[in-house]
Amino acid sequence: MADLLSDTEIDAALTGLPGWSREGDSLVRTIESATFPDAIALVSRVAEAAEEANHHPDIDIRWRKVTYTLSTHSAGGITAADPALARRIDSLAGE
Ligand SMILES: C[C@H](O)[C@H](O)[C@H]1CNC2=NC(N)=NC(=O)C2=N1
Repeated sequence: MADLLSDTEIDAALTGLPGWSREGDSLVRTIESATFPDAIALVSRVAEAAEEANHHPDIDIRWRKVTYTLSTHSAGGITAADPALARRIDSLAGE
């Protein structure tokens, strides 16, 4: 099982993830796209990356705003896989 990150490690990871915040045992970011199809296209790119990483976000889609919630379910919290996927999502979002 993957090792949980410490609070210090999570805070350090978040310094490089300006759009993300910690909510309990998850990292969370809401990304607003120009149009609904643009939002869904990003979700699709994230789905491919998640499948490739075998690490999958919870995704809440509300018109142009999509909230990605990252946590490692098998570990019961935040592991290195979570900030890694967050960075990947930021890249796919064009940042
Ligand atoms: C069997 C498969 O490898 C596991 O269920 C993977 C799939 N994707 C996952 N995604 C997330 N976010 N957490 C997990 O623990 C996880 N486990």
